[in-house]
Amino acid sequence: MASSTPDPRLAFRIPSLPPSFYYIPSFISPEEEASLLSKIPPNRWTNLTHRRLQAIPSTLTKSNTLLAAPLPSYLLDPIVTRFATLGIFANTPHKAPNHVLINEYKPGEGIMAHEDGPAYAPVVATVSLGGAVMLEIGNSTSEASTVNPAPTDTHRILCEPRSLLVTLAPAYSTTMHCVPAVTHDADLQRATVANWDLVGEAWRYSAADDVDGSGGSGGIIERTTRVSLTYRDVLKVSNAASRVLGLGGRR
Ligand SMILES: O=C(O)CCC(=O)C(=O)O
Ligand SMILES: [Fe+2]
Repeated sequence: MASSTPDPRLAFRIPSLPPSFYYIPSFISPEEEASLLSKIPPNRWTNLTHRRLQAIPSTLTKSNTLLAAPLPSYLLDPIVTRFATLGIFANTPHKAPNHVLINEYKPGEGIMAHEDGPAYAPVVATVSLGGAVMLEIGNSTSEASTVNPAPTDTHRILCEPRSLLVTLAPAYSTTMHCVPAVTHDADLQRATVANWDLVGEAWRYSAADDVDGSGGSGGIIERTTRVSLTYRDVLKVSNAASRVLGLGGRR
């Protein structure tokens, strides 16, 4: 089974993390980013305490079932087309994402530590738009990390605008993740950012003496509004809605 052709995704693996996290900077262009942001419907947000969100095509049912409906074209091209080229969802049941969660975080907002759970195949692909944030990950099964996170169990991933972060099994089910609800992320440097060597524009965030004295923000992200697109493959899909509409659901 061994192949002499290296998996191209390995070039993007975050080496200091447990398998399997991949970070790809500049996954989309600034023009594609602006176009995506302009197409997110302004009237479909659900407001939560520390962020707002849209579930596309819809929220899952209580039994974690997705009512079959296509993703809108603005969420398919170019992103899902590129996922296919990279084979990101090649091994999931539907071979493609069928669900996108759009989260918007203003400065001071975030998402509490959580696992993505059993509704989805263990592949998460998140495209960041707008501002940068630090995503924190920690072990999910250890009581120490869920109840009282130990700093040694926590890693930070810098998510730049236009980047893609992919989480695959086994990390999917062994780690929790959160975006801290802060106005600034601090202390960005190679030693504290797991994907530092994969970051496209690390100089933006460096302490000045880390980048030959020019351009760095002093190791700080000053948060601006960030929108993330989280693509997943929901395992259970019901075609009941299309049957009701006489559109010939197949099962
Ligand atoms: O905004 C992010 O990068 C994380 C979103 C997330 O964890 C989720 O939608 O489950
Ligand atoms: Fe999540």
